[in-house]
Formats: sequence, C-alpha cells, structure tokens
Amino acid sequence: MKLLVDVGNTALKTATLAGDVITLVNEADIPWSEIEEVLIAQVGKGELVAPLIARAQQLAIPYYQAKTSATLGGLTCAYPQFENLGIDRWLTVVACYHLYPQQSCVILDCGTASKIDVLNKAGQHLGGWILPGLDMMISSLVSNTQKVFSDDTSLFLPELGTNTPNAVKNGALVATLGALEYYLSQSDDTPVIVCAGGYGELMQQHLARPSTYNDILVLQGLMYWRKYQQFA
Ligand SMILES: Nc1ncnc2c1ncn2[C@@H]1O[C@H](COP(=O)(O)OP(=O)(O)O)[C@@H](O)[C@H]1O
Ligand SMILES: CC(C)(COP(=O)(O)O)[C@@H](O)C(=O)NCCC(=O)O
Ligand SMILES: [K+]
Repeated sequence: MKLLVDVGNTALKTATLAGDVITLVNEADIPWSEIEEVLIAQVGKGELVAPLIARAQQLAIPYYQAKTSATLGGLTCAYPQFENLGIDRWLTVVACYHLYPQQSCVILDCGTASKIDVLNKAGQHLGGWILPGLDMMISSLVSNTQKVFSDDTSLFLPELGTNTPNAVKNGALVATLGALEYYLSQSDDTPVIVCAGGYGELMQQHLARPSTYNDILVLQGLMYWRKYQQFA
C-alpha cells in the first residue's frame, strides 16, 4: 500500500493507494504499518508535510517528491521551463491524460488559487491561467478597502449582488467561471471539463455545460506519475 500526499497552500490531502484504488484518509488515520512508500505532490509550505516525512523516516519508509517534466509518456508540458509549473497542475494534466485518452480536456482546479489548464487530444499540455482563489479574491478586497465586507453565510451565486457580501462572493464566482467560459468561447473544440479542488464542486454546479467534479484529481495524477518512475 502506498501513501499519496497532496500538499496545497491551504490544505494537505492524504490517501492510501492499493493497486489502483485511491482512498482518502485523514492524516490521523494513516495505516502506517501497511505503508511501503510515500508519494508527495508539494506546492505548499514544507511545514505542512514535515510531520509526515518525519514519520516515514522514523519507520524507514521510502518517500518521493513528484516532479514536473518536459514529457511523461506521450504527454508533453507547455512550459519550456517545466520546473516552474506547479506539480499540482502537472498532476491534474497527467491524470486527465490517462482518464480521458485521446480527448481534449480543460481543467478548473479551485483551491488557494484557481488554475485552468488545457490538454489537447494529442496529449499536449497547452498551458493555462492562474487566478486568485475565491477566498483570496474576497480577503484581498476586504483587507484592501474600507467599506467592502463579506460574510460566511451568503451563497456564491452567478447573479448580480444586491448587498455587499453578495457582490463580493458572486463576483469571485463569476470571475472564475468567466475565465473558463472565455476559454471555451475561444475554442473550436468541445473539451471534457473537469473541476477539482476545494471549490471544484461549487464550480461544477454552476457550469451550464456538461462537466465532472473530481475530488482526487491531483492524487490520481500522482498514481499515474508513479507508474513512470523506476525507484531503487
Ligand atoms: N468543501 C470544501 N472542502 C475543502 N475546501 C473547501 C471546500 N469548500 C471550499 N473550500 C475552499 O477550498 C480551498 C481549499 O481547497 P484545496 O484545493 O484543498 O486548496 P489547496 O490545494 O490550494 O490547499 C480553501 O480556500 C477552502 O476555503
Ligand atoms: C498556482 C499554485 C500556487 C496553486 O497551488 P494551490 O492553489 O493548489 O495551493 C501552484 O500550482 C504553483 O505553485 N504553481 C507555480 C507557478 C506556475 O504553475 O506557473
Ligand atoms: K491544490
């Protein structure tokens, strides 16, 4: 059994991998006695994952940090400097390359930041966009203005706001949906739309087009990435 770890800038997600079955698990419930390898996708701070690494070292369990690459099998990375692409973004592309073979995909991964990445049916990552995540959009408005405020109760709706929290939260939603809609309006393709991340389900619910929500996309990418590695 392997341990998969997705270290974002807000949250750390952990799952076990047995065969090709990924099971999300709370950090406190990791079955360490059954773990024979730890695979880490890290874009967030090291202190989030340090306790896990320390435990693996203590138990002499090998651990590996996933890295982006120019190619992975038939998949190619859009960044000439591939090392600058967030490993989370790369792994969502790796996941979709395997989940939707020979199909074009647009990935909307909404976490601390919202990322859009595009993969064509030939397996070329075409690049994407990075936006402030919904919470970041809201907090930056509230902390940089005198009169803008939000709340924890208003919903995110694709409607005009009729009070300040609505205006702020609906604005964050439509700005993010708008980026995806902009890409789709410019594309002569009909890509598979895959939503991921903490706000992924919200996004998927407000998309007027067929789409899927995948809460383990980065972790699935980590599973596929592992198949291309030959560790000692
Ligand atoms: N149901 C949810 N579960 C987890 N995070 C959520 C949820 N709804 C919204 N969020 C927001 O999603 C973000 C965390 O998403 P995640 O993709 O784990 O982030 P990251 O990978 O950047 O750490 C936070 O901004 C959080 O407020
Ligand atoms: C944009 C990100 C911070 C998103 O991280 P997350 O929202 O998952 O915390 C991450 O993909 C990253 O560090 N990217 C590096 C820059 C780039 O991808 O061009
Ligand atoms: K993430």
